[in-house]
Amino acid sequence: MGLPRFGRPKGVEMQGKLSPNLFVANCGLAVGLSHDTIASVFAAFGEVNGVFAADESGARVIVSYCDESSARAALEALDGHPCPDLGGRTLHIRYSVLQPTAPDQINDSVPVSLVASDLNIPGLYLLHDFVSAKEEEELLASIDERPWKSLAKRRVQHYGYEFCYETRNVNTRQHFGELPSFVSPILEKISLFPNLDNAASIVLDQLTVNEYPPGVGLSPHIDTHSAFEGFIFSLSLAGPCIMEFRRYTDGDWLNNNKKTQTPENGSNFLRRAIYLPPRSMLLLSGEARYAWHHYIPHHKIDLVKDSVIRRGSRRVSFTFRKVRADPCQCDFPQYCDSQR
Ligand SMILES: O=C(O)CCC(=O)C(=O)O
Ligand SMILES: [Fe+2]
Repeated sequence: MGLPRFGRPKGVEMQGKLSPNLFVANCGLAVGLSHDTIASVFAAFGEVNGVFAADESGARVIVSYCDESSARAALEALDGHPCPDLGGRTLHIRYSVLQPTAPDQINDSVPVSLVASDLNIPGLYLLHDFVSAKEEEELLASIDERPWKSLAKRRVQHYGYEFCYETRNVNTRQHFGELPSFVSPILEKISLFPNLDNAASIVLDQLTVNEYPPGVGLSPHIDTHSAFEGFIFSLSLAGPCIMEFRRYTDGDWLNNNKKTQTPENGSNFLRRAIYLPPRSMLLLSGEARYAWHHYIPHHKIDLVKDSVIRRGSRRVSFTFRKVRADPCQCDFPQYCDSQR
């Protein structure tokens, strides 16, 4: 979603200055208020040019008036008071400043597809409704009665082998045993996965369960080639998200996992994005697995085909992989740590 070029006012910066633009906190799509509703309330004080998301929180907006006197009247009337027409929410309003466009705000959105074939990334597949609502409930209940490990922003569970986030690899000498029986029906369905001639022969032996709170995503990365084989299956449960794919033109395995979350390099990568609804199964194989970074933007809301989709109270993913025994011999040496 493109952000407007209005900033949050900083202290003295705005002292004594008026502006036709207001920065309004505690207001926006993530708290159930559409931009049309907000515009209609603020229109009581003058002609509104537009209402924009102030940032990716979904809870802060910029209300832009045609003139400064309208902004002043709205600020004086609405700041710090519960607003009955906006669900009784207390708004926190400041003047906003227009900022020069930062290079990383240019083209910060990418259209989100609903089907994998639209992305044109070889080896990428998405199956909707891979599990039923009942199976989803049972899987969530099973992991909720097992211990979580807390990372900085999300929680994880590892089965089969521990995944080490420092090295982005697995310790193959430390095997925890078989994958738990509650995922057996999923492994059974994976063995019947369409588009894969040899799906039945893939023995997946590592499972990472990720639990993301709303607004938490995952930095762009390629799963380490030397750690895992060529098929990565990821089941989405509980809440939706979007996943962005980036093919960097300066592929370099050393830097594969050091890409920043904003496209500050602008034009040096291709971008595609797909919507992952709950109960869908994503398969990364071939080029999609070996050459494209995958990334979950840190958004509370996503824009999917002109609809605003709010991330649920949590998203849980089950990522199934096979730990690699021999060096990777993929066709993408520029992204491959085994071939350097
Ligand atoms: O949450 C997901 O769907 C993806 C997880 C992932 O990419 C990973 O664990 O490497
Ligand atoms: Fe990954």
